[in-house]
Amino acid sequence: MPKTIAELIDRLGGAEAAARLTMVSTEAVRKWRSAGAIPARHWPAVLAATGFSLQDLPGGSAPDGVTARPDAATAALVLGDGQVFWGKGFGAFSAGMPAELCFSTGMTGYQETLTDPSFAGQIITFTFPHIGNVGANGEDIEAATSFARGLVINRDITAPSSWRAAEGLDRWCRRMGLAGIAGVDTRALTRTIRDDGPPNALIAFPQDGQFDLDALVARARDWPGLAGMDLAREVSCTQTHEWTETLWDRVSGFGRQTAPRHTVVAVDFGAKRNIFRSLASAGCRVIVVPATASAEDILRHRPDGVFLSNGPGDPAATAVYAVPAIRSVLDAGVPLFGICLGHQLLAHALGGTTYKLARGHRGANQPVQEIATGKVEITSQNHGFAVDEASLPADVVVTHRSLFDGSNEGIACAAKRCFSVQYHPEASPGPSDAHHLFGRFTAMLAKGV
Ligand SMILES: NC(=O)CC[C@H](N)C(=O)O
Repeated sequence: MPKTIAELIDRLGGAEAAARLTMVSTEAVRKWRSAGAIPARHWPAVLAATGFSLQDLPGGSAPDGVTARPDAATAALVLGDGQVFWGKGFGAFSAGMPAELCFSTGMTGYQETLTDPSFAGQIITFTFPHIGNVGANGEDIEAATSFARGLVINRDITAPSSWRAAEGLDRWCRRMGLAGIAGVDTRALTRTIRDDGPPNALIAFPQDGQFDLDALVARARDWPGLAGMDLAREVSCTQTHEWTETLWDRVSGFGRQTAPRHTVVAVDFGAKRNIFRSLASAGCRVIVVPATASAEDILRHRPDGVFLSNGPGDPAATAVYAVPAIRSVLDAGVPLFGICLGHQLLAHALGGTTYKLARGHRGANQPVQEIATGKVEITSQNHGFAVDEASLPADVVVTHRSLFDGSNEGIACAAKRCFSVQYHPEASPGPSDAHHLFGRFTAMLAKGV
């Protein structure tokens, strides 16, 4: 088999192949041309870009492990640029739902990650190789269902080993309608995502075992991507309701809020349950309203404070309807706290903008520094967009930054009685370093400052 583009050109007949390659000037082909050896998974894309098919190769055979589907493979992770990763399917069968492929570095809490509604429109690659070993239960969930479009893992799922396991991850994924693929080189995949940005991808796990790779590549490639997509509206609750469940503990499980000291209206853009539990445990009566709630819908509950939740998609798209409501809440002088998408929406409401990060932050081990104190917290994160600090007006203070890439992680505006963070103080999964922020919010409500 040829190993380099030069060798390929040679074997395909020199000048003609060289001419075709020269005409293809995509970023990807430039990269392949400068690369020494061509990794096997790039071959279909290289050939497609040059206008040849695998049959044009000498002997008409594919490089090992490329189109030749390994016997044991029952699923394929197909990237929009033509890369194909074969593996073993689990969970729900899928014809292939296009999505953004991202990776999460969390070592524990895969069930909470998979049910975080902020993953809507995304396939999650777990960098930790052993996923599924503690099974699944009915408590470690952040929403009733999963809005993710699949998961990619390295090792086969083993039999669950935990006293809390009610079933295996495979069966739970099937019930959630989640397609999974195991046996993928997740280190190579993660490097691809890290170096080139999050690609379009899909997981094909066909019930009939038939793969039309060309059609799958085209479907992944033609997906428009998350930029400009308002997904909060799709995952939000549709009815206003009260939330009373408090945080879990090992002895008594979840509790109930019975004696609230403050009333908080929480706007649900795709909220994780542990945020509401944290607010309830901090002494709040939590009234949850849909993402599209107007200022009137929010203020008629006479809240002591307003909370803006996390959520999926592009904050700029959700801002179109969320910002007018947030501005009216700020103008009414009601204290406001936002997390993740809520942080990004607050920034928009204050006059700022957001942009898509080249590398998203996903996992439970993200260091964040509080600028005023220099204090560092290890935080749980899941975001692909960020607040553009240069866009913020003068009365907005930057309070936190990422120690990974220096991007914004928190803002506050004293005059408007609001603050927000890009990370997840409710953890779930992750460390509880930042949990004190719920106390900061209720202190604001108590003092009326
Ligand atoms: N967890 C979140 O709220 C994510 C916010 C937004 N969808 C982003 O990707 O940046």
